[in-house]
Amino acid sequence: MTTSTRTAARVPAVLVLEDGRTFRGRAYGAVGETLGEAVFSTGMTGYQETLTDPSYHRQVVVMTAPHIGNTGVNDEDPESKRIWVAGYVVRDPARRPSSWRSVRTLDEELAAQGVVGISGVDTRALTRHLRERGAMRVGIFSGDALADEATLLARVRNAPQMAGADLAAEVATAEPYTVPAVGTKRFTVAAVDLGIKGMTPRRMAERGIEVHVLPATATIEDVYAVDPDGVFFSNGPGDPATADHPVSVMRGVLERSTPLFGICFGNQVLGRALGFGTYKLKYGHRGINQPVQDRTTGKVEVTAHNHGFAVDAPVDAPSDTPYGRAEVSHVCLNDGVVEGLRLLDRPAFSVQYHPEAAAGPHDAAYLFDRFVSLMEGQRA
Ligand SMILES: NC(=O)CC[C@H](N)C(=O)O
Repeated sequence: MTTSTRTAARVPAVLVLEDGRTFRGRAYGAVGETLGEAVFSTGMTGYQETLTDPSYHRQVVVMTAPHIGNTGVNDEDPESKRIWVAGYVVRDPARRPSSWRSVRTLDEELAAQGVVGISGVDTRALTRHLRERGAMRVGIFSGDALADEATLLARVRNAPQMAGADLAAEVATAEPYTVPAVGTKRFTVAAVDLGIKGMTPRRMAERGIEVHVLPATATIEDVYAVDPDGVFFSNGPGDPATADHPVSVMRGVLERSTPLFGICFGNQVLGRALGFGTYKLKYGHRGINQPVQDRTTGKVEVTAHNHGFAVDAPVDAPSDTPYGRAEVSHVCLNDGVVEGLRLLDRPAFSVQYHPEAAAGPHDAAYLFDRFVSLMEGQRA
């Protein structure tokens, strides 16, 4: 929906929320129009990893950190082949980036990829608004896309909602590919790509795992065709209530008791496979500074998050499910939201946050070792 890809720092732009609140600023990145769900991220660093996380597909991301673009853009940090955010909202973009790794400015990169953004916005006021009213649809308009407010508001109110959106297949790989193990190969994992971030197979490969990344449409036969020691379900965009196909594949994996690990969307798919519901959070968790407690060890970890939905499961006692007892293994210390699930009678677990840590703290890297332990246990 972009009308131009030239950078235009002095072009006026307007951000219109579906409840009618508007913010004026200047175009950042591409000039034109974009629509999506307005969400905010509290990450102080790692904007390249945020922009290229496929889970942000159809979301307009508001950065609470005021200075964005300071380290420019490099070719090493993206988590996928393109920017996935639908739009980008910043307060005070760097006029001159500074980093030995930088090869372009962020403004140029957004423009080259046709991503419409806005700068000069009071992102604290906007974030407080979203925190009080909840995530909602939004549009950013500049250049030829500018029109009277009633017209723009109607455009925003016609945009699709995130609740009910089935998006994994839009971002996942069309063809299977393999990420080789680093050093000696110890295990084979089938990774169902629902919007996988590049760092996830790398974290597995570092542990001697050969990762076969499969499209979101992979069947249970496709999964077992790679003769996996373990099966992984990735993060991804959209509403987990629509993920009927991955849920049925996961049930097939649980029936066979193959070691299973899920991240984010993968955690929601496990929740559904066990019979729990999922629901939309008021404004979600996004950023790299979210405190989570591992209830199996009592330890607190600071973690990277990007989720707008959550699993509805009882926290205080294990639940009986068709696959044996399941417990809530992790909770968010800010609001008590379920952040992890673990089966007590089968080798399966998942977390709602991002142990691959891109960008983000490495506190949760032990979860990849837990997955390896499950696979070792199955061989013993
Ligand atoms: N990062 C993810 O996997 C996000 C999962 C889901 N789309 C959510 O917003 O909750």
